[in-house]
Amino acid sequence: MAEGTSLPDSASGLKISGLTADSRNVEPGFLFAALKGARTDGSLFAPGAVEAGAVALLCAKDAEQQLRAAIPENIAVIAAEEPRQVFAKMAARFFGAQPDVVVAVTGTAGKTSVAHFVRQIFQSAGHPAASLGTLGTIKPDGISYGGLTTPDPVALHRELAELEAEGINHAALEASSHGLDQFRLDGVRLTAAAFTNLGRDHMDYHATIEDYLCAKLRLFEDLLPDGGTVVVDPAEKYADRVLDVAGRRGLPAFTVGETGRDLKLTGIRAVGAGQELTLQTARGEYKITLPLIGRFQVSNALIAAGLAIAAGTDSGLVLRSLENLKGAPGRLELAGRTASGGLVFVDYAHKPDALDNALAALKPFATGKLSVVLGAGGDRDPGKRELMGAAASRNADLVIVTDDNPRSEDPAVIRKAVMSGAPQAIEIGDRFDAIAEGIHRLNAGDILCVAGKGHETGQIFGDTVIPFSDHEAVQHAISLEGDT
Ligand SMILES: CC(=O)N[C@H]1[C@@H](OP(=O)(O)OP(=O)(O)OC[C@H]2O[C@@H](n3ccc(=O)[nH]c3=O)[C@H](O)[C@@H]2O)O[C@H](CO)[C@@H](O)[C@@H]1O[C@H](C)C(=O)N[C@@H](C)C(=O)N[C@H](CCC(=O)O)C(=O)O
Ligand SMILES: Nc1ncnc2c1ncn2[C@@H]1O[C@H](COP(=O)(O)OP(=O)(O)OP(=O)(O)O)[C@@H](O)[C@H]1O
Ligand SMILES: N[C@H](CCC[C@H](N)C(=O)O)C(=O)O
Ligand SMILES: [Mg+2]
Repeated sequence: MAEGTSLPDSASGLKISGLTADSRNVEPGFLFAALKGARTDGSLFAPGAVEAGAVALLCAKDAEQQLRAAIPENIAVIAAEEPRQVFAKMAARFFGAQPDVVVAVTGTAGKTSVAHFVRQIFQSAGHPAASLGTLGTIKPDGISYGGLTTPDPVALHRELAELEAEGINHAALEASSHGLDQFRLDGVRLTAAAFTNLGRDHMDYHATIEDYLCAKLRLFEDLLPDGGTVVVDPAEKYADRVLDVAGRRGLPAFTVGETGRDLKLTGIRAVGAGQELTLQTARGEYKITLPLIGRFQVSNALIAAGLAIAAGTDSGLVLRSLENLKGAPGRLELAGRTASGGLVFVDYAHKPDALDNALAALKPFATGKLSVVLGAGGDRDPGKRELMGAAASRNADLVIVTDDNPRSEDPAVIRKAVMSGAPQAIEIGDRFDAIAEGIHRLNAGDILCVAGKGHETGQIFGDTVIPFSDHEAVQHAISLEGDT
């Protein structure tokens, strides 16, 4: 068994027909993991799980006594210091098979893009491949949407086993900080792991930036096995912390970017809607035309190339495949052109840094004005709202503040917080009306960026998801312009 997948002695010899951390999914013969969560404590559901047929329970050491008292004596109880980690390792053992090559990427921004690129690179090198993350699972025959960026361990390990059974021998995973912190990826056998960057995000979940960084560092400290390669751009803030881990553990590092050693970027030149990159490699100099705009897509493409090379794909094939990369849906994606000659892009920027980067990427293409429609999510870090407004007003000539998944919050309160960073902004709560107004104001050479929702297909109010797609809204608003 691979390093990092050992289980407590009490778990050996246990025969179970399935496992779950949700009592509502228990079937006869299952192991139920009674985990303390953010909202409730799984132990409360242990008696119900036993009634539904659970034959074994996993719990935290400090919950063991109370749990044993609440259930019949014949039920096996495994108590662990880190029950979530043990649960993930059990899921890995239970489902068993995984694609031969699995790589993972963490970072505040760029995970989806990198995973999307790595999948395309593997495919074009002839390896059937999948990516798993915010967009769901994407494989050669289609896409299935999962809900979380990093699925829970049971869903993840089931999926990996299914991929292997389908002959998909290469996979790229997005490792979210929640996923790492909650041990969702433990037990995945990784060949290489990458770090993109670290900016402000999820400060509602992580107490400090250091805490957030430490969650990300788990990928390199705990999950990447000995011999696994660390891929990083040393010029990124906090990359030194990732490289420290690699150094301490004696892991090989593959470095990219301007100060990188393995894929050294020595030039970028804008060519149409693409960028010509000059790269120095162990095999000499390459000139590659990346068919994507935005400096950050260069970073993402180099990290993706690094992961694929570190995973054993021929570097010549990898670098040539960069010329055919397609951006992930909703990441700086051209969503429409108006009759007046304006361009509309949809981008998933929902964090201050991402807005800065997305707008900076579009600016050179706007011979006229640059405008942006944005909101901020409800039930998410309120501290980022004003900063997002400020990033928008710093970069754009016109800012329209609207709603983006208010969830349980009052949308007007969220908009007000965003407006506090962008006092000159126009406020239009209804997202379609906001997009239509942005489009209406476009003249020749202008660019509108519709930010925050990217690939999403719904607007969340309370517990209700109302179908909404920025792409469709853009197309519809453009068609209405034609009618006037
Ligand atoms: C805050 C958070 O991350 N929560 C995740 C966590 O839930 P939890 O354990 O805290 O749940 P809880 O509701 O307190 O319940 C505790 C336990 O009781 C169990 N329970 C509960 C009710 C019941 O009737 N029976 C029962 O057994 C639950 O299954 C759970 O095991 O573990 C669950 C299983 O892995 C996750 O589904 C859940 O994600 C929630 C839904 C979520 O919204 N997560 C988001 C914030 C998230 O993880 N996002 C990241 C990052 C995205 C990004 O990078 O931007 C992602 O990877 O998607
Ligand atoms: N390397 C990067 N550096 C800075 N910003 C980036 C980078 N890559 C992408 N972005 C910005 O972040 C947005 C989200 O990108 P992407 O979906 O690839 O990241 P992610 O890490 O998967 O995000 P999430 O955690 O929300 O799923 C993009 O639409 C773009 O605005
Ligand atoms: N994974 C991110 C996505 C945010 C997307 C944005 N549209 C929002 O709802 O805030 C989150 O759940 O925080
Ligand atoms: Mg993502």
